Amino acid sequence: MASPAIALAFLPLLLTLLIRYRFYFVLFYRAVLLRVWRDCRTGLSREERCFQYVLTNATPGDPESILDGFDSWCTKKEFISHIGPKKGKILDRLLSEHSPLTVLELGAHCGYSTVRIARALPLGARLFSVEMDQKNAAIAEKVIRLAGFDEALVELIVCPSDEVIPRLRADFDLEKLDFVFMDHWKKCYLPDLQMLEGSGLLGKGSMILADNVLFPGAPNFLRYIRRCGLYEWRVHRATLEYSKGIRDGMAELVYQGTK
Ligand SMILES: C[S@@+](CC[C@H](N)C(=O)[O-])C[C@H]1O[C@@H](n2cnc3c(N)ncnc32)[C@H](O)[C@@H]1O
Repeated sequence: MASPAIALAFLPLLLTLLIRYRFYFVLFYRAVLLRVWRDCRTGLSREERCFQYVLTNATPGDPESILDGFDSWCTKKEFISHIGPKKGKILDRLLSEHSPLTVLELGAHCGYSTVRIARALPLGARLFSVEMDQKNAAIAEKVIRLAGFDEALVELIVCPSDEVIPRLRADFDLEKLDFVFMDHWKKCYLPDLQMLEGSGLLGKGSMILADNVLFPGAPNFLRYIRRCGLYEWRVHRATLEYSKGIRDGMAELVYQGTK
């Protein structure tokens, strides 16, 4: 007799937790459960399913329609952690304000943000996009070329960031980075930022935009930029891509070095 009564006593607590964390439950369902189920059912990876959708719904050579295809799939079908349309607009605005000529992207995944950046760059600019996962990179390469960007504009480098950054000067002939977009594993943000500082590739006014600094979060990175005194910085508050109710933010840093 006691156990139903105890269960009933816990019901309000359970309901409160369900309501309070409903957005996280939805995210877990879309990003994990649905993905595993569809991986087994289709024999394709989530990225391949997304690419197929984009291929059938987008127009080759039209970056906007490719971005729309991705956004539509991630909103209606499954979750992929692209920067998404809302935070994407912040990225678009910063790119149009700064017109960077040399851009480094860390974490291309399927090429969504790569296309987003490439379409906003001025004539003569170059984008170096780094992706360490070979399967993701193969899809990103197809997406970038489908959007109509050639290798003179976008170079995809398939390698972990900590191996690429020290080689950027020698192997890619770079002298200064005007803009860096960080959207790879969050634990790499701080070591990669410090590696960039050490490389001498950041000059006065170089901008670094780091996604997801609040969710999943990059606390060490935020603590460092707050204390190091090398940057003017702010966090653009937003919600997590393709999701309501989960707070996230992008950190915008402007290097104050002397070069
Ligand atoms: C969140 S996704 C990037 C999403 C992409 N920026 C977009 O908005 O479309 C993160 C990607 O970073 C890649 N990645 C993680 N750590 C990396 C590293 N240290 N070097 C290179 N790529 C990395 C992962 O393989 C994954 O594809």
